[in-house]
Amino acid sequence: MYSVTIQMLILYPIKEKKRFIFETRSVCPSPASVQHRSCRLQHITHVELNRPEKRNAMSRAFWSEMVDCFNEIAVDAECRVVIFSGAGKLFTSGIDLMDMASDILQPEGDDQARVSWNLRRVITKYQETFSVIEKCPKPVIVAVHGPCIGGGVDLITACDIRLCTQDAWFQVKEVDIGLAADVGTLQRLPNVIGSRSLVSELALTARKMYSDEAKSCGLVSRVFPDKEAMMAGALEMAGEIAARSPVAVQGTKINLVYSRDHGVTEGLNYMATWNMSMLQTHDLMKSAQAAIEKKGPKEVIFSKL
Ligand SMILES: CCC/C=C/C=C/C(=O)SCCNC(=O)CCNC(=O)[C@H](O)C(C)(C)COP(=O)(O)OP(=O)(O)OC[C@H]1O[C@@H](n2cnc3c(N)ncnc32)[C@H](O)[C@@H]1OP(=O)(O)O
Repeated sequence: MYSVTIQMLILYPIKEKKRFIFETRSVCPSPASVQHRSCRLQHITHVELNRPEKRNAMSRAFWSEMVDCFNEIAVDAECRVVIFSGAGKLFTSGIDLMDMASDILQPEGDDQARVSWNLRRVITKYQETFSVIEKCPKPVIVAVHGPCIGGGVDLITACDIRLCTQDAWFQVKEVDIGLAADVGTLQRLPNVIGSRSLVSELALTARKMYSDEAKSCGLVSRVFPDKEAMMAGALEMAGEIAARSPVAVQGTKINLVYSRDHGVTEGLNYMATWNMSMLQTHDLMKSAQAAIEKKGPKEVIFSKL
């Protein structure tokens, strides 16, 4: 059983009705914790947490497989957008509490300095598991159903677009297990929801935040009645993104992430340097021509990137 899978989606239009068939492949040796599936026609890749029997708890394998998975997606010219979701009853229960005991509570080293150094290496490695999502130039839409606990919040705050179901809830649970969240939540959540007071409240009390509040504070942009509706909504949104110029889409993600971490002047400077190359793409002329001819982006064919 893979615990993360990557899939490329194959879209067959069957009489008016769209039917989606997924081709599954794994980037990691079995057992893997992430699997992805992709669609050559649609350029949509689906990454799924695939350890439902353990509520998609983030096992030791997960922390490295995510890095392999997103590094592969980053250079896959067929992929233009990613949908990330969880298999089974809920999105994720966070770090695997069993694995944590051996990895974090018993770090190796002959003295305190070496123990600390090794622990620092483990924390940095864990941080990279979610930073790869942000470093990947393809936009990532995350679709959350049910609980999203601890490491799950670290994960979703590194994604570009967050959707959830009505029954979703979010919990920055780290203080409950005796640690300050150290793999992204404290750094990214304040940028996502704006209110530092609310971030502090959530991180210091570990209270659950339900979908209605998640929507009103901006953690998610859309709430769907159930998982089926959410996945359909995510696919539709992904289709809209994938239909547009990959030069424009990837440049937009990269510059949004850069500007979040820099001032307006630096951001504009970076943008000018970026676009002095990217404005020379054929995609610009093709898109402009299509707009003049009143054609939609889906009628334009862009080359791979
Ligand atoms: C450097 C470190 C950086 C990372 C830090 C991250 C920190 C965190 O993520 S803190 C959060 C830790 N997670 C939790 O405290 C959640 C624990 N789980 C639950 O509260 C419940 O399982 C949950 C509400 C998610 C679901 O409840 P449900 O009744 O649906 O399922 P269960 O019967 O409880 O569980 C089914 C089997 O899954 C195993 N399991 C669930 N969560 C975890 C987990 N986090 N780690 C390991 N295993 C987990 C559970 O033991 C059951 O297994 P089995 O008994 O073998 O069937």
